[in-house]
Amino acid sequence: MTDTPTPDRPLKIGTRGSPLALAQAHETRDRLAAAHGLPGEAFEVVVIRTTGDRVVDRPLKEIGGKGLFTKEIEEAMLSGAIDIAVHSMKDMPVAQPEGLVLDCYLPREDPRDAFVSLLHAGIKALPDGATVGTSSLRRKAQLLHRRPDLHVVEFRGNVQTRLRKLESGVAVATFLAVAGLNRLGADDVPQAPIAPEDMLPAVAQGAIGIERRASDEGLGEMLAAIHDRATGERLAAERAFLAALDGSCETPIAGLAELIGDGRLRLRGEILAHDGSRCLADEAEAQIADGAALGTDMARRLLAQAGPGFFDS
Ligand SMILES: NCc1[nH]cc(CCC(=O)O)c1CC(=O)O
Repeated sequence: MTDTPTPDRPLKIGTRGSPLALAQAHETRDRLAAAHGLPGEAFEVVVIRTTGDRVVDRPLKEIGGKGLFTKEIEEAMLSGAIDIAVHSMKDMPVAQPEGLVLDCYLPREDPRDAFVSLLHAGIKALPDGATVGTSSLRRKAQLLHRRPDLHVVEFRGNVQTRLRKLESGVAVATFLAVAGLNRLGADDVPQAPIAPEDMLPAVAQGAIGIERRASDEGLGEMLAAIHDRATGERLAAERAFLAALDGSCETPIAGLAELIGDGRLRLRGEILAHDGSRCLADEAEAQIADGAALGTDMARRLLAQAGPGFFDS
């Protein structure tokens, strides 16, 4: 589709169906409509069910592999059933399938994790041996690194499901991205944002990306109008770091880049053993244009330090 979308021939925006995914799709629609002076009806939000949505009773790492939340959406784009797709960049593999490009990012939300508990104020306040719920290998390893006494149980499902699990006492605390809570307007959820120094977030946490077919140049121009350059610069460094680590969802990796003025960027990166017994961290700065190289170099340094078998324990 290269023509201007109209209510009769709307631009089809593909998304997962969770409340958070829908909020992100609606934000994308609203930004596109505003940037191009189009009515909201010139866009149609199309919900697509992914493997990750369908299988909710098993840990993500068991269902296996990359793109659990994206494969069906990308297929719909390649077949022409939808025109663009809105993704949480944190869930996106580092490379896109042939024929698709992902180079448009909305302004990034707060990248931090939040400590969420009905009973306790933060990680330090958790009683000895307490049970915490998370399905994130990164959060689990980071938590156990600081508090080896804690127990971690698998916690899948959307925000509402996880809060119900806290209420029923399956765990006394969990973690959620501040960005997701903000986008859902969930200010009633008891949450304490965690400083990146204490829990470095996932690569690309808080960022939304919009994917399209490479052949749709008109669409590329349309999306360029809502692209946030600073977010793109930060993610270039973070995703290069992830790519060089061969990061799949099966390895505990954290990374956060920040623009620090004077055309420079600072990247913090971290890799952990699954059981939290080891944590290797690094921090470095470069010109923004060299962000990707900064990420790649940092990954190589950390891997050399880690040695073989690091991720096995
Ligand atoms: N893996 C699920 C996922 N993907 C993106 C977000 C949050 C929003 C974001 O990071 O943009 C979440 C939930 C969470 O970690 O709390």
